[in-house]
Amino acid sequence: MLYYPPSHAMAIDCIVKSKSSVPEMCQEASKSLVFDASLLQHQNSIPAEFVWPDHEKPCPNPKELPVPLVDFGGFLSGNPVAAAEASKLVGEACREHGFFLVTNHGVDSDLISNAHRYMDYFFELPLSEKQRAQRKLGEHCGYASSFTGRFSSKLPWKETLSFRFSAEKNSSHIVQEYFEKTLGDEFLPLGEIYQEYCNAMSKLSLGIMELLGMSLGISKESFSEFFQDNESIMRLNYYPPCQKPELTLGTGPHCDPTSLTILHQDTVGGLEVFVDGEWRSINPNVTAFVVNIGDTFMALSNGRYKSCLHRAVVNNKTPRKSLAFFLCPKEDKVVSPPNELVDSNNPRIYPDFTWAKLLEFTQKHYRADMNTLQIFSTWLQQQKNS
Ligand SMILES: C=C1C[C@]23C[C@H]1CC[C@H]2[C@]1(C)CCC[C@@](C)(C(=O)O)[C@H]1[C@@H]3C(=O)O
Ligand SMILES: O=C(O)CCC(=O)C(=O)O
Ligand SMILES: [Fe+2]
Repeated sequence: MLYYPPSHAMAIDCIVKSKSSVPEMCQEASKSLVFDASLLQHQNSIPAEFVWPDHEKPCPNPKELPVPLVDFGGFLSGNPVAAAEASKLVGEACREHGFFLVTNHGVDSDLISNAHRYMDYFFELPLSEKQRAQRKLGEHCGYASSFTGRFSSKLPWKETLSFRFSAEKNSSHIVQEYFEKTLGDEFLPLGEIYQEYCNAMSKLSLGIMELLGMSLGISKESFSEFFQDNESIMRLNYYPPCQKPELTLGTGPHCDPTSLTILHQDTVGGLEVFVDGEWRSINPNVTAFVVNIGDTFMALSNGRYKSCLHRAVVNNKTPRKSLAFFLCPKEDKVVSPPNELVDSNNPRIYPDFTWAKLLEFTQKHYRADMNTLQIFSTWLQQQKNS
């Protein structure tokens, strides 16, 4: 039985009372507010919906977090000593704060720079053009600008474009088809680049899953096979400059509900991780990917590794971009830890669930934060009991 401190009980109570939604996720959110950064960023005042509470506002000059640098080259070349060393580093990072950098990753640098270049092209289009890919309520794919119409307060100062990736052989063009179908033939070059980028991310994810398996003392195939046919989410984050960056957040504090995040940030900086009671910055390193585990992997590891709290701050000078590949299992796969990670000293912490159900929870019932998995576990139980 999971224990919930009173605050969680209240959140659960909200879910039960309002039959499915919690205060933050409300259908009656102000639809009139349109986030057109090209207009908003020149206004003197920031609409109240974008101003975060004092205890969540950005801190001036956060200290840098020295994140372990995992050299992936030796592992890729099949060197068992290098693989063991990389696995040890990954394990240490995941036991501490869940973030590490991966270098010598084998992903073509031209592919990465093209992926960034095409982000500039897309997000600099007129809002009406971008809204042709408008995310529908309850859907995780599409274009979203600060989630107006989805949340009623603490709106993130960002625009996003999210789309599906599938590692299944019969879905090898799913990304290209999305761009062509949603935005038109002239967007085929973007579709090709992001298809290639997601293929590379999927391959890198499976290698990292081998290192994670080794670091937990189970077979290196255990997790990589689980994600072989992954149905993942690719998200392009675009953070326009904000005239009052001390009042807003690009992405609020959260743990990723997904399994593994492979993030490439540009040279601007703004990613922060909450470690030992304070926000610490992860400084840009364009030759490396920033990797962190999410809630679904925390459940898969039976809580051995923690999904970590992080956020993104904005600035008043230049747009910031990040490409986030969210590794997710095939939607109907049951998320359940390997037997080796469950024993009398390590009883089960989370119930079995499917990623489809957790995704539905974050898209229709609950704004992902630092408590998502706990609240989801109770919501799931209540669904089963009703
Ligand atoms: C499954 C997902 C939901 C979010 C995108 C992916 C993984 C991260 C999640 C998110 C970024 C966590 C913070 C809140 C959120 C609403 C956001 O700011 O975008 C989350 C994404 C989402 O629900 O769209
Ligand atoms: O843009 C960033 O640096 C972080 C974004 C993030 O955490 C997310 O999209 O889940
Ligand atoms: Fe995140």
